[in-house]
Amino acid sequence: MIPATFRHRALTAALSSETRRQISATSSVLLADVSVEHGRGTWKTYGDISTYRPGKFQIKTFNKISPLGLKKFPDAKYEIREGDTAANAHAILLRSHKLSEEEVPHTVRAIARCGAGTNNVPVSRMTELGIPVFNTPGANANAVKELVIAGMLLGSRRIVDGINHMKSLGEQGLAKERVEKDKAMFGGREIKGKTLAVIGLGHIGAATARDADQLGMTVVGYDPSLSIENALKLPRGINLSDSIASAIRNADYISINIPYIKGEGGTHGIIGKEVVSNFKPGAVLLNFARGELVDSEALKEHLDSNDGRYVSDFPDDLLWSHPNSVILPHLGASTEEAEDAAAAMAADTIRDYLETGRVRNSVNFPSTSLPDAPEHSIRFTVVTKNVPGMLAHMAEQFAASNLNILQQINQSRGNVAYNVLDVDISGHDSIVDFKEVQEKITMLDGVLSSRVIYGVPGTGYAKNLGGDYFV
Ligand SMILES: NC(=O)c1ccc[n+]([C@@H]2O[C@H](COP(=O)([O-])OP(=O)(O)OC[C@H]3O[C@@H](n4cnc5c(N)ncnc54)[C@H](O)[C@@H]3O)[C@@H](O)[C@H]2O)c1
Ligand SMILES: O=C(O)[C@H](O)COP(=O)(O)O
Repeated sequence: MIPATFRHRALTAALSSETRRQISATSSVLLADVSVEHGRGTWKTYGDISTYRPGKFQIKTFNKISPLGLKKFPDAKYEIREGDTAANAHAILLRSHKLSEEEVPHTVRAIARCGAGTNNVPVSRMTELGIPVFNTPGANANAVKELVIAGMLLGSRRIVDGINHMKSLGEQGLAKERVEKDKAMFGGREIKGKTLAVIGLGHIGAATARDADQLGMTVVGYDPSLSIENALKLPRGINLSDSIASAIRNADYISINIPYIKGEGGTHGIIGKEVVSNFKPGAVLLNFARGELVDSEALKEHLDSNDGRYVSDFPDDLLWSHPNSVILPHLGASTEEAEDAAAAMAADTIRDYLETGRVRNSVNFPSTSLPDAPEHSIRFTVVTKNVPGMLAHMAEQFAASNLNILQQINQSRGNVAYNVLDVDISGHDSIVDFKEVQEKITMLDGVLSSRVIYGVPGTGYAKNLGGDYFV
């Protein structure tokens, strides 16, 4: 149930003189002819006004986001606030924080994950609410690939055990005396000439396959949806398999680099009993993807009975202390370079969406872009359910207000459709009341939200919350 205070709140609210001044400062497009009243009027309905400066987009952050990425948001148009201190967020920027629906106020237009995996974001629910979720494909892949290569070495030589042993000897004053004698306890093997199976040949998997080939390994890969872009990165000698079972059969090392997807047809426990029972004795599993991909009990059996190894940057209650595991903190993407690149890409994506309506790198919305809005036009974006007739209904509303659509694009993905429409505002001798057209369009059955990208940053957003109008 939507609180009554949310309904029709700002429609009748006149803009303050300060906001009008800001509109004039930010846009010179035919203000004399056009009235766009998208001030929110009563700020207290959305949150504490003291946490928001009207006229700016507010970005709510979770986790430590690289300052280089945050610098992409110019102070003149954006303010950045951490977690709970952001009461009127227009967009959310996060890393691994497990986001709940309650942390996404009605004002939020978009969410960007500075990283690859979006399993910490309730993506399906966000789609129902008409909110695009973005990620940063490839931005941290090199960092993860380097740790996978390091992981193969950690799984081949008893490096961690050796370090711990030397520390303990050092504390007893025995390091020098035992350094040669004790090395026999920590012997290992080389990776050159061994076989690596890479499950998932995306940004990380393809780069891992290429570097492993350079290190003299035989590489086998499995990815049922290999993209052309990633196929071009693969080493010539790679052997592509048609199943995980056949890829791992002769592998000494297995690296999983696939997304974690819950539910039917997903990847939960994909490295399960059946797969693990076909591992070669002594096979090393590298998991720098997600802990939930692996059936811990099945893997424990492999580690117990076959001298296999597990190297991962995800905690596991059953495996973290196993003598044959090396479990690190979630460090795959924790390099300066990866943090900068992911935050910068996420910031660019959010800015593009908020300022122009363009959609790229979204995991739930269709990629969409129109050329710049023509002169004397105003851009509408409308998120709808992917059902027949929506375009026609919208066009009717524009026509009823004598507004000509200069250019438009309609894209759909799954249950959602996204529309960008540039509407001619020249040649109108009377004031065109965009807020009324926006309300009519937003309240059409099947519309989720709409924006008029014009004027003061942070304004012009409306939602249809199950029949209640929210602006
Ligand atoms: N440890 C870390 O810090 C860290 C950092 C980045 C990414 N990750 C994890 O690694 C995953 C992969 O990252 P990426 O950047 O390579 O993503 P990506 O989207 O570029 O690649 C994923 C690949 O997996 C393939 N795939 C999906 N399901 C598969 C299946 N069942 N079997 C085989 N292949 C399958 C896809 O077709 C795609 O090519 C992410 O989803 C994330 O969970 C972890
Ligand atoms: O999916 C990812 O990109 C990684 O798991 C990185 O997570 P992080 O941003 O929390 O380091």
